[in-house]
Amino acid sequence: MDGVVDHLADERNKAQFDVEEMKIVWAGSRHVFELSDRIARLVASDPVFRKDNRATLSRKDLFKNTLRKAAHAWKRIIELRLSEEEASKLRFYVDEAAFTDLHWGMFVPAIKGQATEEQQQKWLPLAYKMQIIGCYAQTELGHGSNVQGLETTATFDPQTDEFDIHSPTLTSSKWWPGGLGKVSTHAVVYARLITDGQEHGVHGFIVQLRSLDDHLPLPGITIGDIGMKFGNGAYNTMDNGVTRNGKCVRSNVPRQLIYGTMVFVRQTIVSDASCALSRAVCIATRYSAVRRQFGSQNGGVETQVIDYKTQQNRLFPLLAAAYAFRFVGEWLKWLYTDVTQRLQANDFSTLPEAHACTAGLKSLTTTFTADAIEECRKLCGGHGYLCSSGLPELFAVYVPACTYEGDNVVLLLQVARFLMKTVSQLGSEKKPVGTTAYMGRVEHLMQCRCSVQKAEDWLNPNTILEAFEARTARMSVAVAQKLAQFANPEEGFLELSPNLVEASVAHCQLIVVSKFIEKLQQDIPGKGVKELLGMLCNIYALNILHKHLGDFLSTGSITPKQGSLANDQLRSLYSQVRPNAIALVDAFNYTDHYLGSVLGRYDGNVYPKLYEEAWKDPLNDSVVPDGYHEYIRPLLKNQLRNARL
Ligand SMILES: CCCCCCCCCCCCCCCCCCCCCC(=O)SCCNC(=O)CCNC(=O)[C@H](O)C(C)(C)COP(=O)(O)OP(=O)(O)OC[C@H]1O[C@@H](n2cnc3c(N)ncnc32)[C@H](O)[C@@H]1OP(=O)(O)O
Ligand SMILES: Cc1cc2nc3c(=O)[nH]c(=O)nc-3n(C[C@H](O)[C@H](O)[C@H](O)COP(=O)(O)OP(=O)(O)OC[C@H]3O[C@@H](n4cnc5c(N)ncnc54)[C@H](O)[C@@H]3O)c2cc1C
Repeated sequence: MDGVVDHLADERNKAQFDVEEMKIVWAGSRHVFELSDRIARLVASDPVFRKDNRATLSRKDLFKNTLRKAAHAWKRIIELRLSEEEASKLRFYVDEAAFTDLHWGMFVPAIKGQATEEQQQKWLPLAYKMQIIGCYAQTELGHGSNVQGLETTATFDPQTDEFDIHSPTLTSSKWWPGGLGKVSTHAVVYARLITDGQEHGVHGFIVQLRSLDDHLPLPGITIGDIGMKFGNGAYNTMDNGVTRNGKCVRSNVPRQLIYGTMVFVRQTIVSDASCALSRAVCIATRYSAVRRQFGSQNGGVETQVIDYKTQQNRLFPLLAAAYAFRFVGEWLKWLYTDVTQRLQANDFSTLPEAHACTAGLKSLTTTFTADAIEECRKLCGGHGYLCSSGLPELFAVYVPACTYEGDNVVLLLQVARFLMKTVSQLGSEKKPVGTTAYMGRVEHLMQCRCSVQKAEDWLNPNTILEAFEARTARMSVAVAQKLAQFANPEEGFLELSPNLVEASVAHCQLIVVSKFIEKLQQDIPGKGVKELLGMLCNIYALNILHKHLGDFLSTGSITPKQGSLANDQLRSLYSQVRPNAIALVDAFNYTDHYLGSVLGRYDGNVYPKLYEEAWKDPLNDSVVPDGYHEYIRPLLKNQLRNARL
């Protein structure tokens, strides 16, 4: 910031906590903080990684530019001998969806998690050196959510010792796989295995798609891109593919591991949610401190919009959620590592919980984040609608996270099955553990009364936790009782699916709240850091309580008076967070390059830069626009009647 005026300096001086220590908490450790900081600067200073022109490039130019960036990223990774951790940070700060995400994020994990030792030895060295490029081809034109409904077949031919991969219908074309359209040379293709005329369910097969010499599709394979997607730039940097037919290499997968790749990716998507959310919140918070409207007295300055209680009521719960998702993401990573180690030792006991947690939290965090990015756009008023705010593109890139890797409602229904199973086993030998341990106290939770009498009582973490546990337990038991009235349970499940989804959401919110509270029980150094995190935890929980008051009241978990006291407490928490707001978003340590937003600039110098950005638009290349002579001048001169348009 040498020689640059910091328009947010006053805001930064107000902070009541140690921002540098908060940066470490946000990053997860000092090591990760230093590594991220170094890689973020490396990316920001490299002109190849420029991204401010994405919205104005044609699809072809955009795509070619992405290929250039991916190749350059790989070159830098080799030249600088970056570790896996550093390389993945580099990908993060380059901030552009590309085929490499699917290669590293799904193709390699699918082989690691599902292929035999022999197959791994053959394919992994090639994939690690990027001598082959892979994608994950599961979804078809006709089926995405219903994996068991996939139509592509893999028929074993004992004569040739080969599998014949066949898409017999239009609807069995593989449709959506990222990287498939234009780049991938190989794919893990999911197909129904057939041997001796017998079907054995859906399995993954490694298929070569394109020649490694001239990139042409191999005989029998038709392949292309599925077309433009939502938003300019945005996810259009990615080639999402369609393909039909093919012969292939082989695979042999243990039944329980088929879904393993999805569990892994859902876990990474939860961590990613806190990144996208914090980025939008950082932009909206800084801009809200810069922007002033109304309230000027005697010719003095107007009110910063961040000082309006409505703005705080919309913004601070999002800020709190960014921190909440960060910590639940950390915990989920631990859970995933733990379940992976167990699976290697043939212990499948914790897989159902890992599946329910990754599915539910993926759904909860992505739905919230997509809505929150749009809310941040509105929090920035008209300027939020400009591409230079960074918010439209962030929304367009982010919003498919609600659909890919499992539609969010379909995933909540998986959580509901797990919850209903847990309720049905209450009272049996099998005690609920982990994230459902609270169900073990169901008798108490069904009749306990919330003890809150004054607003400050809501600051007690045990009070919050019990209210959330009572709400979830009562909702789950109520829907389980309704289910029991159906002669056919599957019919009941379909009929009651809206209630089941609501119970699942309550369960997932409880997990996030309880993991935030657990985080606060750790030793967290730094002046005021723990206090501020405590406030954010309370804001996250009490805001949910306020938004879902219907659940809490209808289950009798709290009284209307207690609901109103929670709201009073929320307002008071907003006032306490207010002076710390800018410092709390500074703790994300985002570079201006990564934020990609004029409104979110670190120095708050918004207006001159907005003005500068506007002049860069290609429309401003000429003063008189193209088309003037054909369409505007004749209009003005009333000559249109005879003109041929
Ligand atoms: C440049 C340099 C770089 C350097 C390096 C840099 C590195 C960079 C790295 C970058 C990284 C970027 C990250 C990637 C980016 C992502 C991008 C987005 C990609 C998006 C990809 C996709 O979009 S890819 C397709 C995903 N498509 C689904 O997601 C389908 C959903 N649909 C289902 O998932 C099933 O269809 C559904 C519904 C469960 C029903 O499954 P079903 O039909 O079998 O029926 P049931 O419900 O009966 O389930 C039967 C029993 O299986 C149990 N179970 C079910 N699932 C289970 C599971 N997962 N784990 C365990 N158990 C599971 C269940 O609990 C039952 O258990 P039980 O019998 O005991 O009750
Ligand atoms: C950007 C993007 C990238 C993708 N990348 C890949 C990839 O790399 N590889 C790959 O294989 N796939 C990929 N996909 C596909 C993705 O995984 C699927 O689109 C996703 O799993 C949802 O499936 P669907 O499209 O069949 O939705 P559908 O299931 O058809 O959903 C339509 C509607 O039906 C509802 N619905 C469906 N089933 C139920 C039910 N049982 N109960 C209640 N409601 C239900 C859903 O909630 C939704 O509202 C990608 C998709 C996108 C958007």
